[in-house]
Amino acid sequence: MAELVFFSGTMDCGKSTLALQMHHNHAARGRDGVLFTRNDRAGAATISSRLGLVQHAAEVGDATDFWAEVIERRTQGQPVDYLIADEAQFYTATQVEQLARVVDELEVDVYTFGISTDFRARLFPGSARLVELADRVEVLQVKALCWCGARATHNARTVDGVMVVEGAQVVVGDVAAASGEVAYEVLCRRHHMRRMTAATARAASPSVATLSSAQGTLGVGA
Ligand SMILES: Nc1ncnc2c1ncn2[C@@H]1O[C@H](COP(=O)(O)OP(=O)(O)O)[C@@H](O)[C@H]1O
Ligand SMILES: Cc1cn([C@H]2C[C@H](O)[C@@H](COP(=O)(O)O)O2)c(=O)[nH]c1=O
Repeated sequence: MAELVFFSGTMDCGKSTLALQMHHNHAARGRDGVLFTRNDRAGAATISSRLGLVQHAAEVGDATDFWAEVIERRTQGQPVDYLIADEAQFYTATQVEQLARVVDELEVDVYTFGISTDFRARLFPGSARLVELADRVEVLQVKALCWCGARATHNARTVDGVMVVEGAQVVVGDVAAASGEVAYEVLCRRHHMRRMTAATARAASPSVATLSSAQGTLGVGA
């Protein structure tokens, strides 16, 4: 039976890498898939992994109708066994419902990948609908780490190096942006709620320059 799976985690935890690996493994066994993405950091119509993999994908826009996308391909004689849907947090709730219908009525496996919550720790509309509708929500095995060493579960946004909690929900960016830009940092919940980034922690306690010194000075979960 086909399934709708939501692979979720913080930024920089390996979602796009896994998306491309899954595509590779399914394609290697003769299955036909279609790749989708929306607002990838590397540019339109691209799925990019920080490990260096880059692959062309169909760019999702507000007008994209996943049901129509699959029907059209099949009508043209192109088999569609599965969809890979990256940056799924940016999809609309209606698009996620289309994906669920593609699974249930067309027997197409749909593997979606995305962050659940934004920089304010609020669900994105696409992620909320995926949590509600997916057959399974899978948390990635590789842990992204907070500066304190605990598992990172939340995404912080910084502007000019300072953590912010107001602004547009969607600002495409990276965890390694240059200073002066909008950037992101993954944190554990405790430090997200305290608005304590690596830079803030270093300023408060200059000896906390590294993860091991953080563990020694403050203790994990300080
Ligand atoms: N130079 C590197 N060497 C080894 N692994 C790396 C390197 N750079 C990034 N990674 C791995 O890639 C992961 C990010 O993968 P990516 O697919 O881009 O994440 P996501 O799509 O979740 O933002 C990191 O968590 C890390 O495990
Ligand atoms: C937290 C947060 C993130 N984004 C953007 C930043 C990146 O472009 C993507 C996440 O990409 P990744 O492959 O998971 O690293 O989402 C945003 O627009 N708003 C946010 O609050």
